[in-house]
Amino acid sequence: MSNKTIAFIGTGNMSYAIIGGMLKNGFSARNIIATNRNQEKLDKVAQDFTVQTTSDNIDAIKRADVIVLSVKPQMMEALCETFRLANIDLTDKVVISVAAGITLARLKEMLQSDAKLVRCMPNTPSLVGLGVSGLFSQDINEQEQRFIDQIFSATGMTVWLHSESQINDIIAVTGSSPAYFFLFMQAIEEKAKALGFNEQQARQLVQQTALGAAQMAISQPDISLEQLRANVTSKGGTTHAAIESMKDNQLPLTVANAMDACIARAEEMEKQI
Ligand SMILES: NC(=O)C1=CN([C@@H]2O[C@H](COP(=O)(O)OP(=O)(O)OC[C@H]3O[C@@H](n4cnc5c(N)ncnc54)[C@H](O)[C@@H]3O)[C@@H](O)[C@H]2O)C=CC1
Ligand SMILES: O=C(O)[C@@H]1CCC=N1
Repeated sequence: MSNKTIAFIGTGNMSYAIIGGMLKNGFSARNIIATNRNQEKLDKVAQDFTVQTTSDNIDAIKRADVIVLSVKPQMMEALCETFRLANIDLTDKVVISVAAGITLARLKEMLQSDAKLVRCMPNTPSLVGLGVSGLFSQDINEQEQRFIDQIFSATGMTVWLHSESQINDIIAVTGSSPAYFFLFMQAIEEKAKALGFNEQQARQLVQQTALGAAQMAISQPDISLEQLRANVTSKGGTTHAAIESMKDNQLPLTVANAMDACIARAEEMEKQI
């Protein structure tokens, strides 16, 4: 793995997950700097990983070859202003933003610099090496692309997108979607508890079934999801009754509408931030 230094600026949920994935998959803690202005959060990162930690963003950036900006979108402008005030030269650095709703053009404006910019849309399963990261850039060369791909491949699957607008689409498909799955699992868990399973059983039953279903889909790529579902569904049986109830309640449409809402919000944020 290269000796380049990677600085995560604003190490919250998302960067924590990326760092966790990187460390499990060949990156050296020595080459990673994590910052947070919140000391408690920084202490947790230092406790869980052996990466360098600091609350000094400017120092971290000066020492880094690759910078991952992972503050909330609404905080990005204020963060970039501190770089401008410190007169940081970003010319030879690659700056990756994982923020939803901030275009590369807007980020360039915020940074007022010729840094090479990349947009990345990761997801939190990166923590366990099962993430998906959508990536887009028009600034980087092949070698830089290979290195960035190595970073995010260490956390799971990477997909290089051919247009920036696809970042908003992939937010709906993979960036936000772990939350859809958690909501679905939570609904099953709640009902299992209502049926009398204790808390631990309910949690274990739902997570084992979700894992089993995902693993079946992965291990049988030639079988469509529809067929996998049909294989559980006996004619006139129990699953049929459950699936028909979900269809009557417009579950597929509900999901499609939710994904449209996700994309619309990303587009709205692009106008607001
Ligand atoms: N959480 C997720 O599943 C995903 C999040 N993202 C993007 O990742 C970014 C971060 O999201 P989360 O990690 O969920 O948020 P978070 O709130 O958990 O993490 C952001 C961290 O930045 C710190 N921070 C804020 N301003 C700072 C500053 N000036 N200097 C140093 N640290 C500062 C905060 O204390 C906080 O801990 C967002 O832009 C979001 O759009 C992208 C994909 C998935
Ligand atoms: O909810 C959000 O805005 C971020 C982006 C994708 C996942 N979390």
